[in-house]
Amino acid sequence: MQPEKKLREGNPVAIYKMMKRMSVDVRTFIPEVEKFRSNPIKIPRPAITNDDLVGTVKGIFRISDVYEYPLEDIILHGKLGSYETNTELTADEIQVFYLTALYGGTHPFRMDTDPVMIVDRFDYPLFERIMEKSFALESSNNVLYDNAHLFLYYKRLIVPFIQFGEDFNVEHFGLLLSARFSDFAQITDMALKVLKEYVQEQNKTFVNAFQSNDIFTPYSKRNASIYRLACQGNLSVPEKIKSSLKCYYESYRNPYLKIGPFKIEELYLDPRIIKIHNAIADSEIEELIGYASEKITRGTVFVEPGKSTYSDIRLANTFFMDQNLPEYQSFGKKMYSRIADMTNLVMSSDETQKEKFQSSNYGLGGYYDLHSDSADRKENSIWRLATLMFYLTNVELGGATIFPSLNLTVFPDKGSAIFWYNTHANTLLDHRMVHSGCPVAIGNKWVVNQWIQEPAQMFARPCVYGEPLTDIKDTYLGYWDKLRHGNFVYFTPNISSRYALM
Ligand SMILES: O=C(O)CCC(=O)C(=O)O
Ligand SMILES: [Fe+2]
Repeated sequence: MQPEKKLREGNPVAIYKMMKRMSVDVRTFIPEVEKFRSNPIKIPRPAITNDDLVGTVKGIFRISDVYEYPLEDIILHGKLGSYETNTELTADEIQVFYLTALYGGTHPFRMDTDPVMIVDRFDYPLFERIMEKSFALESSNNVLYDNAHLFLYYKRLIVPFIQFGEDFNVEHFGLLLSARFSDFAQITDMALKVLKEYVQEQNKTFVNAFQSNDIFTPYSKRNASIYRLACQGNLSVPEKIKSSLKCYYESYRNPYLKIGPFKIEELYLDPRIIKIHNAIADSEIEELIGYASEKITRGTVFVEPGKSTYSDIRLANTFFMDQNLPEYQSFGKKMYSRIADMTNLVMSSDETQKEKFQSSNYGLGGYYDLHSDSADRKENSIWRLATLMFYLTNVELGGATIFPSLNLTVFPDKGSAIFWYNTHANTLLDHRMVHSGCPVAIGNKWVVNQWIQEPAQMFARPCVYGEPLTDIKDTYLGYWDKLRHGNFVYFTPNISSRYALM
């Protein structure tokens, strides 16, 4: 048996507790305080929004789903697999968790939704056990059940059932509660009546989970079990490939690198993916995170040329570092020349051919769903020939980068970088390189991406010409052994010939 590990930072249960305190509790508390103030100025509300709270709760659902840690273990016992967080939720926190999930678009009772939708794990018997625990905690805290308190309790627990017109549940949980607190049978009855009126009057609309299926995208939906296995590190590269992978020193005939060659570890051969050890120093990491932390904002995904959007497929904060700005110039220059050495590719000075350094930071449940870094051949589209990605942190639990079509899982290793090509040698998108940053379960993850554009590589990496690879988009899983080779003719690309294959 694995020894139980203690959590140091990035504990999702503790984060949820803090989020709840900073949103629900503080907002309830401020108006109470304001009543007693003589001056009429409003106390500023905290910056934590309902969205933050919903995001935290959804993040915990996502962790539970992807790593297959029972939600009950997480929220009732503070356990994530073999990790013991020692941070149980209180009765009040459990209730708010459940309601946030529900109102945030995650219906905790439905068993008949899409089987992949994670809410099916939050089921009836679980809810009953959560209530039991919730009550046990309340009683052991010697909370006095006055009428107002009981009313609050009922309001929180039963409103959703009334709202969804689930009379059976209203009766069922009403009975359960009054059996436990028989003294309060009368008040229970009264509270229920008042509540029904309250709900009807308010005529509120809550998010319906059936229309809010935004936790998983079609990509990972289709391959949910593979996605989970890959994120858990339970897929492995075929033995045949693994046995021919090597580690070596690389200096690319560069005299400077003879003194300090790169330490390369092969992760995959065809397509080639390498890991470069000691790619960035701790002091540089600190500097980079320092720059990014000041400016970081929610990351977007590419929709079409010139258009990006927020999406639940990418839950991370990002920062593009413009090395033309004086404050980043010296750092940018140093990194650019190292990246050129590492990849043997040209880091163009042409504005239209170079990309800014992109830092991404993932918190609780943060992830980036399956995607390609480049796009299919389209005019004005992005031409990200290759990706170099630095890991700036280790992650306590979760947060791997996965390439499910290659059975490859790469766990973050602070200071290292991984490198791969996004396109075939003929410049068509290589669908085998679809990858994802798995949800962070415990900890905080930072990566930096440098995408390297194709047009600048005319002499560094002449492309090879061949038949377009057809119809591989939707069958990328296990595709690597079906790839067609052959008929390749070398040519030096220019812009017009690039469209010859369309
Ligand atoms: O965070 C990761 O592991 C992957 C990030 C990524 O794929 C991206 O930013 O394009
Ligand atoms: Fe990516």
